Amino acid sequence: MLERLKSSLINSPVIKRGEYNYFIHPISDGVPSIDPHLVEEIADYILTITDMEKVDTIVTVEAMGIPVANALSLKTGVPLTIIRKRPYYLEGEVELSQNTGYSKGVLYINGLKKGDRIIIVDDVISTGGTLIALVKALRNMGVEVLDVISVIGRGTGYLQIKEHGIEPKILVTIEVGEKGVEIKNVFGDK
Ligand SMILES: O=P(O)(O)OC[C@H]1O[C@H](OP(=O)(O)OP(=O)(O)O)[C@H](O)[C@@H]1O
Ligand SMILES: Nc1nc2[nH]cnc2c(=O)[nH]1
Repeated sequence: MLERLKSSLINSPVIKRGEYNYFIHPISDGVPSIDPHLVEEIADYILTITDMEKVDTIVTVEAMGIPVANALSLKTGVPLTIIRKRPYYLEGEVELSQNTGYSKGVLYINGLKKGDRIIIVDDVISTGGTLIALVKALRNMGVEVLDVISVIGRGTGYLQIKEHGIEPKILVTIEVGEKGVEIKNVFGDK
């Protein structure tokens, strides 16, 4: 299960971004290139653990949630909305702050409204900062978040996300050290 994802993660290089050990992987960085079979393996697996029947929109965050979220959209016919890092000044646009372990920024929500039922799909959850802020903003808008899925979870920092009533589905959980990536858990394994 998720064999391509696991083996590619184990082979990921790690660089320093300040004090942060940042792993580099096709799904989370787009480099050196994204194997479509890897994306398909991930999308097919997500479809086995997610009820898409009630989902109006798949929501992802620019940039690297897009490949997997787009594959899900193509496979299901459910539209995709991308939370962007720049404003469009459209009516109803909602702005939120993004804080990750190595960056700060602003995200902009467009295309969603009260009553929409959505799932969030992202590539990595690390501190949980991005997803906590996003889920709060969506709930304030009256958007119903049915599921939160991240392909990769790193460390344990994101576990505080549960205090916000969010139970993310993390496909593969890893630890990232200076020397490399270690797999800690795979969704569905005991
Ligand atoms: O749990 P957190 O600490 O918030 O980190 C997770 C976020 O970090 C990455 O985004 P990033 O802003 O690096 O953008 P990218 O997708 O453009 O690489 C990733 O796509 C998540 O959105
Ligand atoms: N590629 C990549 N994306 C991240 N998003 C949050 N942490 C990381 C990381 O270590 N590597």
